[in-house]
Amino acid sequence: MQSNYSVDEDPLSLNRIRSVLTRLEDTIIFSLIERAQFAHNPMIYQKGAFKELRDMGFEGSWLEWFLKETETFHARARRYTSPDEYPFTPLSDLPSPVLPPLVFKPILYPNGVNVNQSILAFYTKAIVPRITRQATLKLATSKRAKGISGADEFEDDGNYGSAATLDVEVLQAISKRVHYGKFVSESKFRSAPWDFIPHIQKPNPAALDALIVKPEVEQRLLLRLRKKAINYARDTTESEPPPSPPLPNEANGLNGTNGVNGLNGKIDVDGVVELYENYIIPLTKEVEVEYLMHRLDGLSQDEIEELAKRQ
Ligand SMILES: C=C(O[C@@H]1C=C(C(=O)O)C=C[C@H]1O)C(=O)O
Repeated sequence: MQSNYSVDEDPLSLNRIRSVLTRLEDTIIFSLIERAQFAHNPMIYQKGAFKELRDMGFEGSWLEWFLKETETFHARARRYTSPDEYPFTPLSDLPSPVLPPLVFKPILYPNGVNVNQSILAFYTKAIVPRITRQATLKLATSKRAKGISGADEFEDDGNYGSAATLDVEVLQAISKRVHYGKFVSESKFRSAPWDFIPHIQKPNPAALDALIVKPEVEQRLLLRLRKKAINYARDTTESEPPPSPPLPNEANGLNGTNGVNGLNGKIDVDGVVELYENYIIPLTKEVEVEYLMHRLDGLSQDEIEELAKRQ
């Protein structure tokens, strides 16, 4: 995934940052559509489930192994040296790049905010079962037709490599999107440091959250996301135009469906909207607040007062 860090325009323009977040919606939706073609395959998320990995001395899950192997190669190719991409594998377990490091103009305040373990948890436990439900049920039906019954019917189509490859793509896109919250926070902080400084000096996360939250931006995003999911997942051969998404004041609101269980061709539209509403947006805001909580770390009182005076 191309870093957006080396940009010519102002990297802290809120409009530019929001356009990156908007573009990442497309990446995330298309990656979820691809993953949804395969069954749940729960075995690939269970630590120690593969003897072959244990025999190699790896005790994690198939997916964690995939992440480690993928990120090891990407680290050698000089990924994870810009402050807008964070590996799921601890940096200490990754090799140095084969190329000399790129020099980036420091934009974010030095910080250690990383929520990738939360992203991995909610993705594997809540998102994958939901978005693969159609493929999983279709698989069970076809297995029963071949006389397979009981536990062997369900959830596993054996496509462990394809499923994990697509999981890595989704996880990297969600991680980038959520951690972009740091750029949002730096942009908002620089535009009005005097609003934030008192709630950092006397830690008040709730007050910082109230300063960064923009409900109208979130509502617009969720409506746009629903339209995208409906349209991106449509089979272009369909003759009927896609149903328009429900407006916020309509009975079924943002969680309305556009067909049975909010399914639309290749993706669970409601599942995509709820991924953002219940996980991605809340976690992005947590990153924004956590980044701000440490924005003054290491600064003297004089430096802080100088910051507060900035117009
Ligand atoms: C990202 C921003 O900050 C917050 C988080 C948002 C999100 O995760 O989509 C949207 C609006 C704000 O509540 C922003 O202001 O654009």
